[in-house]
Amino acid sequence: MDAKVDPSVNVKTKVAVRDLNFYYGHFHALKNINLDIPEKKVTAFIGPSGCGKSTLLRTFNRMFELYPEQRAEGQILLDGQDILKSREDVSLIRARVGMVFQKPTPFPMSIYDNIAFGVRLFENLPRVEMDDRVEWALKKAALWGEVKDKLDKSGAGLSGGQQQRLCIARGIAIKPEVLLLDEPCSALDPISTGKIEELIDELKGDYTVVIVTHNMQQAARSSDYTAYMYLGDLIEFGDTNDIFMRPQRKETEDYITGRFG
Ligand SMILES: Nc1ncnc2c1ncn2[C@@H]1O[C@H](COP(=O)(O)OP(=O)(O)OP(=O)(O)O)[C@@H](O)[C@H]1O
Repeated sequence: MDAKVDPSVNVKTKVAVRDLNFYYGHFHALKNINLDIPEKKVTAFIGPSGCGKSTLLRTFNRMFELYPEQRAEGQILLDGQDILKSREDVSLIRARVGMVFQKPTPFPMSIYDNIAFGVRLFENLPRVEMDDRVEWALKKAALWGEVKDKLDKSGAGLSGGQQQRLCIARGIAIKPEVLLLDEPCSALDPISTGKIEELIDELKGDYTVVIVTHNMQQAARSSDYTAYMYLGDLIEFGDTNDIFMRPQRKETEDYITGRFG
């Protein structure tokens, strides 16, 4: 279905998905998706397990290309440029479209280097500026206070919630324009989840955030826009309040009121 941003509302589209189909071998996992992701807002993808939320998210930075049997057809326009057809080095696309995974995945190195490693791939900063960047990213990710005295210690020594905030800091340190979060809180306790949700709220002034979540309260709390998916189809997309309070489609209403299945 078509789910384009209402042009009467003053929001700019950051990522425009056009007639997107996605295949795992012969399996048709995304069916003709059309969707406009608004700039500097939080968009949530919700829907039952297996509906294609993560698949859709992973097309936004061509993560699927690591697997030869996976194939995307259609267009994904980042500021109007089709990233599926782009000849640009994929690592440059991933610098513009960063991703944080479900399970915290700190690199086996110090807290400092976890942040600096990605920055060094794209920028050649003098030490003082790199120190500033590391501090900036850790502050943005609400982790600085907890780690500032142990930046040389291993990232693996942090708690799960701290590790996930470290991964978010790593993601924002390279200053991407879009940040993709694939169920970033699923491995976290409620306190860490609360911190990540505060962080998402804080990030949206600067970044376009897209979050996949199983947790409908989280989608309702954290997002400005919500897309409901089912079996590879985009069923409904709109303002989060409308999706939760006044869904247009019966399937959406059944899902959000818990009548699904
Ligand atoms: N590597 C793969 N090979 C084959 N099929 C896959 C692969 N990954 C996902 N799929 C299938 O594609 C469909 C969409 O999966 P996807 O992981 O995108 O769903 P999801 O909505 O993110 O699910 P969940 O909420 O459980 O994470 C499912 O039917 C899934 O079984």
